[in-house]
Amino acid sequence: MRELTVDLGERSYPIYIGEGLLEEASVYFAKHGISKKSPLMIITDEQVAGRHLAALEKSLKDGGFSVVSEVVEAGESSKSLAMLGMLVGKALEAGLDRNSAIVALGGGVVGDLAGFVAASYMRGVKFVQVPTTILAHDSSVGGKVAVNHPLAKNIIGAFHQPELVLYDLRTLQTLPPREVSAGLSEVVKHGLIWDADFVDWCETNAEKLLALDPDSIGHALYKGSSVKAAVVSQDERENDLRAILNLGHTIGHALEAVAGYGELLHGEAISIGMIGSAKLGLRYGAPEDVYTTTKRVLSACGLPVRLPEHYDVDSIMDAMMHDKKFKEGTMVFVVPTAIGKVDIVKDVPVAWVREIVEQLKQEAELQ
Ligand SMILES: NC(=O)c1ccc[n+]([C@@H]2O[C@H](COP(=O)([O-])OP(=O)(O)OC[C@H]3O[C@@H](n4cnc5c(N)ncnc54)[C@H](O)[C@@H]3O)[C@@H](O)[C@H]2O)c1
Ligand SMILES: O=C(O)C(=O)C[C@@H](O)[C@H](O)[C@H](O)COP(=O)(O)O
Ligand SMILES: [Zn+2]
Repeated sequence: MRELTVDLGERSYPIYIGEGLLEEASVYFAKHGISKKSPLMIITDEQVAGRHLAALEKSLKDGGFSVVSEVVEAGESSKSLAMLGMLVGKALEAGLDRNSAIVALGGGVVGDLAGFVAASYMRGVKFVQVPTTILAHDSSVGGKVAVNHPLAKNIIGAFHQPELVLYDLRTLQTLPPREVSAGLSEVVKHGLIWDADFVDWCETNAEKLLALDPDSIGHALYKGSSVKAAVVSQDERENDLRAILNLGHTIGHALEAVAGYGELLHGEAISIGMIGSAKLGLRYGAPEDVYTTTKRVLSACGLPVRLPEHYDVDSIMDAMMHDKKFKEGTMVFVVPTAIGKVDIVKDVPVAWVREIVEQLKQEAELQ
């Protein structure tokens, strides 16, 4: 078992990464102050429920917790205000009180949604993250919780940190291959912003990662979570450093919004976005390998590195103007300066961004 800490003073919390942790959940919940006197609500999705909900419910009920579970539709469309309202209704009906906890069992969609329920129900109750996707090594850490608006991704949300993150690696064995690749996108991102050796390791071990080799996946998630925990511990509310976690997201979020959420998975959109950021890096004078290495490692992980032909450049540019990174009339981009290093550039010329989005699309047309 591996353990990390997100260091936020009195609100610090642990990330437990290991095999078979669902079966021991009640021990960890009790250790971290989750009440047995008030009901807790597990929020999960229909894909995860059939595979992993029973194990979590059994452990908690056997350990004396009072548990209700709510199952939402799988996929990005569940990150909506309508779903938030529905879940608040269910929490009230089930008698959740201010000492209750909300538990997210699933990937980033469930984590972001359940976290926002926890942040807003009765102005905030305790929250536990039980991630079940590779991507969720990112989403379960750091307390960004949100739902989407048709015009912009994650635009209605809060910062609400969990009490603990309980990451049972066995749950990952049931992931479909496309979700494995999508999750590796954020793993690679953590290397690209922080640790060149880890990027190299990801490329060398890509096949093992895609095959869900337990040791390789355990190492990758530990390294990725360590970067995330280190960044969040230094800048919880994204006043400066934390913005580096947004590498690839300026373009990526726009692609997700334009596609109506769901056509491209988050990790896939971010992969294309990171290629765009690498191209931007070249414009700012980064060495050529920033682009070639980024493209090689993402391709090795089975991720898209071009923009599908049917995407409309004007719509993507419009969507970028609604992003949280569009501030005071300028575009903010995380720009690589070397592999493992990035800068935050606050006034990127819109014309450059447009040219890069056009190039990403032309490359697909030339395929
Ligand atoms: N809050 C953050 O810091 C943060 C960070 C990164 C991403 N995100 C958000 O996370 C979301 C993407 O997360 P995701 O990629 O985990 O998506 P997801 O939650 O939609 O999960 C992906 C798919 O895999 C299924 N699934 C989940 N676990 C499974 C398992 N163990 N076995 C079989 N199927 C399983 C789900 O039902 C879903 O269909 C996006 O909304 C993104 O914006 C948030
Ligand atoms: O935790 C962060 O900070 C991140 O930027 C992580 C991202 O991978 C994640 O997609 C996050 O939800 C994006 O946040 P947003 O503030 O740009 O919506
Ligand atoms: Zn992301």
